Amino acid sequence: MSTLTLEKVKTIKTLNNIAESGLNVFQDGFAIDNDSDNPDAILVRSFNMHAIEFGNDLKAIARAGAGVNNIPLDKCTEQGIVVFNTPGANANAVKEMVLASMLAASRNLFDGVAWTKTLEVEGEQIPKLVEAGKKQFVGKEIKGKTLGVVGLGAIGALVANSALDLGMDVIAFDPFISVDVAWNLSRNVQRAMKIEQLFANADYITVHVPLTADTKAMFNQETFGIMKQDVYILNFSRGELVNEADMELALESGKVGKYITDFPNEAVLKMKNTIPVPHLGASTAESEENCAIMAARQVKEFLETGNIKNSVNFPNASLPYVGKQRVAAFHKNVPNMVGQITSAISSYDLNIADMVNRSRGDYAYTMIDIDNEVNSDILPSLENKIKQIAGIVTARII
Ligand SMILES: NC(=O)c1ccc[n+]([C@@H]2O[C@H](COP(=O)([O-])OP(=O)(O)OC[C@H]3O[C@@H](n4cnc5c(N)ncnc54)[C@H](O)[C@@H]3O)[C@@H](O)[C@H]2O)c1
Ligand SMILES: O=C(O)CC[C@@H](O)C(=O)O
Repeated sequence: MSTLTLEKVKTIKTLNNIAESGLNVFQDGFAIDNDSDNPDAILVRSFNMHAIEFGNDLKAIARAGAGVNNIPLDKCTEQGIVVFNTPGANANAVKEMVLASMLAASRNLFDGVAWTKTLEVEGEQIPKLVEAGKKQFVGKEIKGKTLGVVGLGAIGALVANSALDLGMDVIAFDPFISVDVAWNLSRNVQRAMKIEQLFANADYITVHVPLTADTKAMFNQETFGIMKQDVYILNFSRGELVNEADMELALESGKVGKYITDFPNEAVLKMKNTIPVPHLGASTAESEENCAIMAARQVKEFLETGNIKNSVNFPNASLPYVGKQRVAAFHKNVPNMVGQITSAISSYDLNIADMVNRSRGDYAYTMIDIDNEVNSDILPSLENKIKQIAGIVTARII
């Protein structure tokens, strides 16, 4: 059982390289300790956390990035651990990588450069060989071609708008598009009502969806069958979105002309016509800073005030923090939880100044600000009393 954390230095552990500017968010009252086996919060990028045991003090995990498939979300929710990500913070980096790869693949740039570097002649021989050999690498222009964008979130929407600027036609599919994205999307992006419509019409397809049970292997023999011959597929989302055995056959037959992927593995490296990129989509100084700072600020605010912004497993909830005592409780989303928490507070003759209660699926989060000056002697006993309520997952007094 955790104890009151008000006076305790809060420990932050990182499982991947996190930009210094993000770590600098943690100043007084925080310590970065990568050897800790019981931190208050973890900052992570792609490290696979599925086999990790969590310590009792762990309250938050922040993914400095978008995809959270490396984090056991259900286990975190059951243990009252908030998981954050950093929506949009690396979207521009990925957009630029998608455009760069699409252009480079279309112009056979990687093969051409690799071939040039193999030339072992000297002096005037080099330009001669270059002029004679360049016909092997004749490419095609993207202008006037159709790009299919699967997933119009932070990245997909940027890619769609930029592809229009490059003279492409764009068709996109996203059954869950957000209002914010819709406001920022060019009206010239055609909406596919079914993904099959996109697959049937695109010369290039780029995918920007999370890896979930629904999206796993969405590129497979059946969907390749709908696509145009020689389609180029760009995957900067997750390797598992593609059935690799089917991709190998599609590349062999020429149905897929090129597969550009940020997720190389042994199978991918054995396939023909792949462009394996070493997971560089978000690897820019700017993106790493954006993600680290956003992740760190979200964790810091949550540990200090209980406010939750950009969680992927708990509801977002905020109350202006005025420095008085705050009860923050995760609990089952069942009747009378708020009533029981407020009864526990009033049993100590304490008055309530403000409160918020938000639910998400089977769980909910309640923050209650206490109006009185509270004698610190009673805080452990109040915290324990709240923790005893059936349905409470975790509770803190901040
Ligand atoms: N290569 C990299 O370095 C890198 C960097 C950032 C993100 N990513 C990957 O890209 C993914 C997308 O990132 P984002 O920032 O755009 O996320 P996002 O959450 O902003 O957008 C995802 C979009 O996918 C849509 N979607 C979900 N299921 C769908 C489906 N079945 N069909 C069509 N659309 C669907 C959602 O409605 C949402 O609009 C991440 O989940 C992550 O896996 C990779
Ligand atoms: O941290 C990275 O470099 C990759 C991040 C990316 O895969 C993401 O999902 O945001």
